Amino acid sequence: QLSTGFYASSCPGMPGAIKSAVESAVAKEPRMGASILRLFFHDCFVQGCDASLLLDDTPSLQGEKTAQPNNGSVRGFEVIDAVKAAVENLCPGVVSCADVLAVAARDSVVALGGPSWEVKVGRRDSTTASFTGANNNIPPPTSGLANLTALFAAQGLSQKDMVALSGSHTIGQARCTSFRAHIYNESDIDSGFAWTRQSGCPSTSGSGDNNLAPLDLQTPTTFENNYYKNLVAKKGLLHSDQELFNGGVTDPQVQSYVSSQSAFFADFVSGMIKMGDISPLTGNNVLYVDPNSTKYRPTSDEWSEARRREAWAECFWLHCLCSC
Ligand code: HEM
Ligand SMILES: [Ca+2]
Repeated sequence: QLSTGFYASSCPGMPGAIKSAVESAVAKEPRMGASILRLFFHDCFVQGCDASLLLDDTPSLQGEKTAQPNNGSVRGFEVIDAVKAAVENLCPGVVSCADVLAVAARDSVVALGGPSWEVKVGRRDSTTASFTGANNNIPPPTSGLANLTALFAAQGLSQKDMVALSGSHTIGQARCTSFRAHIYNESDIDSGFAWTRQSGCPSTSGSGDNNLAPLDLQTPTTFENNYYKNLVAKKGLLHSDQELFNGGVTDPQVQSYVSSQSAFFADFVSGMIKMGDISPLTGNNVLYVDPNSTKYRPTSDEWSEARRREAWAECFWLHCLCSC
């Protein structure tokens, strides 16, 4: 039901507005491109790509922001709000936050030198979130290959998609707490590289936990195939990264991306499109907007439904953009 032309008549300026807002955010801080891409991943793996990640905790709703994989780690919500504001300026009440995030993720990849693709849109925004889903569905950096593969399979994504999408770690940063055990206690790592990373990440848990290191030691603000070159050199920062090249069945796929960036880009794009298709809310599944109208007008029935959902709904409908 998602399609590339969903807003072609209701908001033809949407792609341009998102692109320029993302470009200016990434120009200001290149890491933001990585942070936005990750927001999309963490949204899609919990209830599908429905912007559930963007909802704040309220007295009646436990959101996803404080779940283990997100807490103190996901960032960029204010940029998503700024992008949404730019779109609202053009076409009030038309484009969902879930679609804003999907398009912004693509534009982030492009802004850092990666491939482009047509983003399918038409998603509705969720009115619920899942704290336990965020904890259970998003793989931790301690995952082995089997667990990574299983968690992607649970979302309808193949092992091949998992390896290609992990190439996202060619950009962005990780906290010491995410890679400490890998650089101190494990042997599937280049010793010089482990030594280098140890200098910014104290061995004692609780000290320097939030110190950052680049996921790709060479070019963390350029989207290319360097991530796979690092893996072959045993310079994956996370335990889960190195699992993709550690004598297992995914070694040949990693090798193939080292020799062909275009093969990586093609598989990455197809993985992103599949990830964007994870159980989308469409049609009347939730209250959001009539795609045929340029302005959202809740009917009285919709209002009473929204009222039952209490405080967050108040925020959602009346006060905020996406992240609230
Ligand atoms: C394969 C399983 C994956 C695991 C175990 C994993 C784990 C992680 C961890 C632990 C971090 C660092 C977080 C921190 O320390 O604050 C991270 C960062 C990141 N991840 Fe993943 N990830 C996976 C897949 C993906 C996928 C599929 C994408 C995108 C499609 C992605 C995009 C990113 C990006 C861009 C960053 C850097 C974010 C920033 O700098 O703000 N990851 N990931
Ligand atoms: Ca979601």
